[in-house]
Amino acid sequence: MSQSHDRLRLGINIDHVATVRNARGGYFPDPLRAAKLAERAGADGITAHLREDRRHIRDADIEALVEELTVPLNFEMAATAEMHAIALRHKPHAVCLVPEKREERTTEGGLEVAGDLARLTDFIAPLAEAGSRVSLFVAADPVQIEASVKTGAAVIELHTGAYCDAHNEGRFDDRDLELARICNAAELAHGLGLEVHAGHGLAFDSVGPIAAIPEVRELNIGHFLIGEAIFLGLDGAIGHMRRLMDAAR
Ligand SMILES: CC(=O)[C@@H](O)[C@H](O)COP(=O)(O)O
Ligand SMILES: NCC(=O)COP(=O)(O)O
Repeated sequence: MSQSHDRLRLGINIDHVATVRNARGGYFPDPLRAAKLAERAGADGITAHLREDRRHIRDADIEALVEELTVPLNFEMAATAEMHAIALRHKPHAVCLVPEKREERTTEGGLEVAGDLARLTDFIAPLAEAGSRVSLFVAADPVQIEASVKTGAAVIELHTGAYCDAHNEGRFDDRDLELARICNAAELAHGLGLEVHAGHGLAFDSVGPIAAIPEVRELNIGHFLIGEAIFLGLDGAIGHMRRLMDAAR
């Protein structure tokens, strides 16, 4: 991701371009084309999640992105031996470890770091040594954040799904509680020396309070923007999100 220190970075997740492509089992829309357009629209990075079941992003997509991108690639993956080998082969700018369950529709929670500390520490070391910036996708839970520091990961990405769901469902007291949890988690993580990112479910009408959190350095946003691209075009959707993020700082 570009390294300007006060600008909140925007990573564009292109998973769901691949969802549309795979719906017919063909070749378009091409995730790489979307990634290149996102670069031109001002994305500071591209995020892609190679799931174990390859329901959207596929191995060839990752290879093309590694080859062709001019902005950093944030490679999301489960902490498995298969993905470890793929990450070491490609050496992406960043690797984000996320929990996965085949039966889930989308990422349902944060990575269980505290209960898997020794394994994750051993898993992370070779990735960091290979030059990838390792991030852990965690809930806004102090136990998981304090454990994340011990693994050697440089970054945590706070799961904003519960905040977004509460907002979308009109449960505004719950939303405000989730937002407070995220703010406290960002402050704790920053104080512990971790770089703080956030993402999952963010949309035009929910991004503002998250973008306003001073410790947050990067947002990763995908599903909503890919949907909005149907109406605004991908550049239009990214441009509007960028303006909302800048207005919040
Ligand atoms: C970790 C996260 O919140 C997303 O980046 C992840 O990619 C969600 O999985 P799907 O893209 O399969 O919904
Ligand atoms: N890690 C969050 C991400 O990359 C995008 O999540 P979403 O906006 O697709 O829900």
